[in-house]
Amino acid sequence: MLELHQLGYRYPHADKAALADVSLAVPRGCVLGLLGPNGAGKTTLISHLSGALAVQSGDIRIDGQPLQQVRAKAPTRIAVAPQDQAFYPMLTVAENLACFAAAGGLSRARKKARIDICTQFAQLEQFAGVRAERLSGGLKRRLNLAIALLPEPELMLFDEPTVGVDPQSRAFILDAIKSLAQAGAAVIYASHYMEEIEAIADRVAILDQGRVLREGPLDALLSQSAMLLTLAADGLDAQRLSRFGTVEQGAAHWRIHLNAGTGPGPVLAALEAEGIEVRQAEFGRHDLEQLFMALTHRSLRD
Ligand SMILES: Nc1ncnc2c1ncn2[C@@H]1O[C@H](COP(=O)(O)OP(=O)(O)OP(=O)(O)O)[C@@H](O)[C@H]1O
Repeated sequence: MLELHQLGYRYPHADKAALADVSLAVPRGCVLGLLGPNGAGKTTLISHLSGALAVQSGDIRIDGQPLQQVRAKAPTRIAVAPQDQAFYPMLTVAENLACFAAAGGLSRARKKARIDICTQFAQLEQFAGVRAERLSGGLKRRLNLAIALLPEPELMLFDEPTVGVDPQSRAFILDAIKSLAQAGAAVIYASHYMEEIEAIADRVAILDQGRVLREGPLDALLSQSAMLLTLAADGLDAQRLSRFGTVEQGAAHWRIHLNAGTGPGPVLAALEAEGIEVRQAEFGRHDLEQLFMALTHRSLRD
């Protein structure tokens, strides 16, 4: 179990904190989707876990032990598959794996077994003799994944591992990561792609401007979120609608994030009584992107 308690971080000379009071728990067998727009603090958080940044305030523990102690005793319990390539471009796939397995201090017998398993896992068998620099974007990410998995880590961190990857490799990478958690690892998966988080995560943390805005199982987050009523009609305006909730104007429709306890019926009845003819109405709970927008008043892709 990984636990972060009130983690805070400010880069030197920065005027605001990159992380503030971040508390999260990730049990084994769980994928925590870390969702946030550019600059939210995802990489800063992952850099703490990978050991690239030292803790300034707060606490990080693995199975109750401080992270620094765990890293000092057994650095290979935690692995990071970064956004950028993390291998030697001039070496082949097989040479890279051999090189990283040796650097990780695996015994000779274990080394061979792990290289075979990780090559198969990332489906890189047919590329074993290919120089890494010649691989496609998707295959490079798969090599990153295979290297990260060599020491059989218990905590895996993925920082946007599918950026610039073709759809087939993207689906493969997501399935592979899910299966790691099913095999008992704790996984943190940072992304600003909502569809990926929905596909892969058991729990979701929405991070914005260094703070966790919501955290919990995806279904629970969505079921606690507000109801959204989308309306198309002539004669609508923000003032008329704002008594029902928070209002946004789209190109052809109005969206109302309804106040707690307000359903669509009273809104439609009130508008009808005021002589407004509603052409179209849609009603439902927020999806993850809408929840994010309601919380932050920003799009994930801003
Ligand atoms: N080396 C640095 N020095 C100063 N400020 C930094 C540094 N690295 C990041 N920041 C700032 O810290 C905040 C969090 O950045 P971070 O890179 O962790 O966000 P992110 O969610 O990973 O974004 P992205 O999706 O763009 O990678 C941002 O305001 C960013 O400008």
